[in-house]
Amino acid sequence: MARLVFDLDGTLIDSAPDVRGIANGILAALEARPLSLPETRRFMGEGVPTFVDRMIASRELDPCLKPRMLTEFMKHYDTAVELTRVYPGVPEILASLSTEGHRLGLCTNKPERPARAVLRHLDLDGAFDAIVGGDTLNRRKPDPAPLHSTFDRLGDVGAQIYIGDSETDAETALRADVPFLLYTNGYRKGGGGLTCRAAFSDFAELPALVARLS
Ligand SMILES: O=C(O)COP(=O)(O)O
Ligand SMILES: [Mg+2]
Repeated sequence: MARLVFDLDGTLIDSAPDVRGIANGILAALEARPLSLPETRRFMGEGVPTFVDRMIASRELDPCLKPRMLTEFMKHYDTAVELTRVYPGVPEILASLSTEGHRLGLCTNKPERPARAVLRHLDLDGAFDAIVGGDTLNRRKPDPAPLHSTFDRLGDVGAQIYIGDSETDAETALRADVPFLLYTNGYRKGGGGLTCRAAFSDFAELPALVARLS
């Protein structure tokens, strides 16, 4: 039995098309060039404030626009769920890991409300015993505090394993001193150069990796 904590965007789901829709609504109102999908995926991983910083830098916008852009972003984030998809095998594997007795948690830099909204939309809201979002604490990944807090909320039992897709996740795990499993079909394709205990490209491989570590 282990405590398994998952990242969300680029690990369990691809929400970039919905995030891109929000961003491009904001950019259109500012008469700025829209984001492509690969650009959107590249900008994601460190939460909304950093995403907006990257929008501003890449489109050479006035940094004073940031508070307005953040407000606008958050206004749409809870309902931007229609284009989001789960990665293949995710619902089945989460259900079977849970049936095996593992405790499942979610530690994402997506703010908690939109994270819960998209999980509800995908019928995955019951899959987790604990959910920590980018604004649940006053610190975000790669700060290890949100990951520690997610494990704490799962109770003080079993080995700890963190599963994610990005350099932010790898660094968070390193700083939290928790074994990291890297999903290589998320937003950092291949995941070259990232420190991890093991990497997997298909969720069907995850139960065996978990069994090895727990
Ligand atoms: O919202 C983001 O920027 C990333 O979220 P994640 O931590 O689930 O990858
Ligand atoms: Mg991610």
